[in-house]
Amino acid sequence: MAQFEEVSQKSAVHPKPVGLVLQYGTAGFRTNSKQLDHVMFRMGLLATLRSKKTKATIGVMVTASHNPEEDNGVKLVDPMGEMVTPAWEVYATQLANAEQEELLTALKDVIEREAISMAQEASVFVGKDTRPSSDSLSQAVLDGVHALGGHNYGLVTTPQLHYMVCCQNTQGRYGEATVKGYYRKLSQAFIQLTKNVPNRTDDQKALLVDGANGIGALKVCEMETYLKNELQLSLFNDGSSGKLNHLCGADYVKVQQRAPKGVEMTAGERCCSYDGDADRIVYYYSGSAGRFHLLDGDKIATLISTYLKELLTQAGLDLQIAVVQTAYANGSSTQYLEDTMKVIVRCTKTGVKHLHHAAQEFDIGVYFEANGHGTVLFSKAAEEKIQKLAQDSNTNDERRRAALLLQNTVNLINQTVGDAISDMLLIEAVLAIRGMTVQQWDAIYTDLPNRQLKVKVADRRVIDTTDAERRTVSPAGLQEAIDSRVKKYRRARSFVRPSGTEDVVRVYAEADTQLAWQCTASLEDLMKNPLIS
Ligand SMILES: CC(=O)N[C@H]1[C@@H](OP(=O)(O)O)O[C@H](CO)[C@@H](O)[C@@H]1O
Ligand SMILES: [Mg+2]
Repeated sequence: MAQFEEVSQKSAVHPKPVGLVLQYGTAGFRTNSKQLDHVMFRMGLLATLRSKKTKATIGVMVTASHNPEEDNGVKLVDPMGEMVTPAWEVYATQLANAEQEELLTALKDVIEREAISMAQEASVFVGKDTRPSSDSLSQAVLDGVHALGGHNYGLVTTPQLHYMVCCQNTQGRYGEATVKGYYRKLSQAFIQLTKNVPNRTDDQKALLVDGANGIGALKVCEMETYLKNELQLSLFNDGSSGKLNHLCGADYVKVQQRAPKGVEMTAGERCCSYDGDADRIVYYYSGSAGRFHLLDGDKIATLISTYLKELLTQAGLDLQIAVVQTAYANGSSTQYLEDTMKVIVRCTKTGVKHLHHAAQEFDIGVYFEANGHGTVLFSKAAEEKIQKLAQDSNTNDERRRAALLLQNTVNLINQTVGDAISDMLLIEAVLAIRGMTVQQWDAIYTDLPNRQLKVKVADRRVIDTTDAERRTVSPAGLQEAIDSRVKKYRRARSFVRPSGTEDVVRVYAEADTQLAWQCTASLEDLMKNPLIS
């Protein structure tokens, strides 16, 4: 077939380095950008097949999120804006690792196994972040998609791409499949939510944003006019001079537990940081004596779920709400959610796809990774109940008001994936509606001191985990060794797991005093033990 000849010819322009093996990990392929040209081309091919198979638009995002500027990556987005289904992750790995002469066979194998009709039209949306390598790599994706109906969106945040894929596949029911449509939908919802808040001062409207020198900075600037001064942003690390994610951005702030470089914050001011592709956000402020206070994904989940629960009560709607976390969630947050808020809490493996999936099981599923990646999912039934009540003129004012707030909240949230811009607007709206300062939000519960480290080991794959990654099952004896170290500290909890995005083992520990530092250090030592290396 002519199509396959074209694949052959074009793949020669994007040759695979012999013997290079890469894995579709937690968030797609991710490594140094120099190793990715052939992977991009092949993901263009695979996205085209996935589109033919699902008869829907598929997304491809070129980004390495919070990783260093020299890295890059690629991930596929399924029709409803969610991460690609696991079976196709396997195909992705097979295609990426097929040697040059095996590529056609690998491709035909997918076509056969999935019974794909090659006559079916395909549509692929391609997006990229601001990394220097993203230009040529997204071009390689487009070469793979070639004449099969690809649409190149150019520079977009990861969540904007997910959003537009979902809009396209719902024939516009989720919104208009353009960046402008995204700005309009979110800003209208934000303005509706905040317009009746009494006495909102300029201080309450002001927010400092660290754009991580990435795509989020560009896009939030574009959006500002739509917000009509209802939010006054001061943007730092806007990409005009600094390096992407370097000493700034959500991951740096969360892991280092300190303010990013380049943000001029004064005591008590509300600040937030995006990551390199703007699908994560964390908040922070500088307290008395310059002490740094971090409000991470756990604090965000708590704020949002408290707000939603209160509205559900006011609206008299009987909808089940749950919060989904990972092992990295601070023990204090879990305790607060379960014991004080009395909401259901679930723990899943690391990686948004796991949290997203678990959140889908509830009427309202709030999911956040501690690092600030998360969103809220509303079931179809929940959305319908909210809508019906908001339109019911026979109901009393309090119920109606709560239902209208819920309705606009649904519109403000990007349900396809965690979204720094959408989450920021939601948090700002919630703080305004509840008349809360960032300090009051912070005081909801107190984090247990905690620490996260990366340790390089010979082969991280020797570590196998269970119980949502909270315990290790191999190598034999490792969990016992961890337990014996952890029991020396009060309220301590600790675990190790192989990263799905980097060649490291991650070590986490928390304890009710700063001894969490000692505990992580002792586990770091353990990783250098013959058990692992
Ligand atoms: C502890 C941590 O922050 N892990 C991150 C990181 O995964 P690892 O599998 O830990 O490398 O990258 C993922 C993708 O961005 C993100 O979903 C996840 O939360
Ligand atoms: Mg990211």
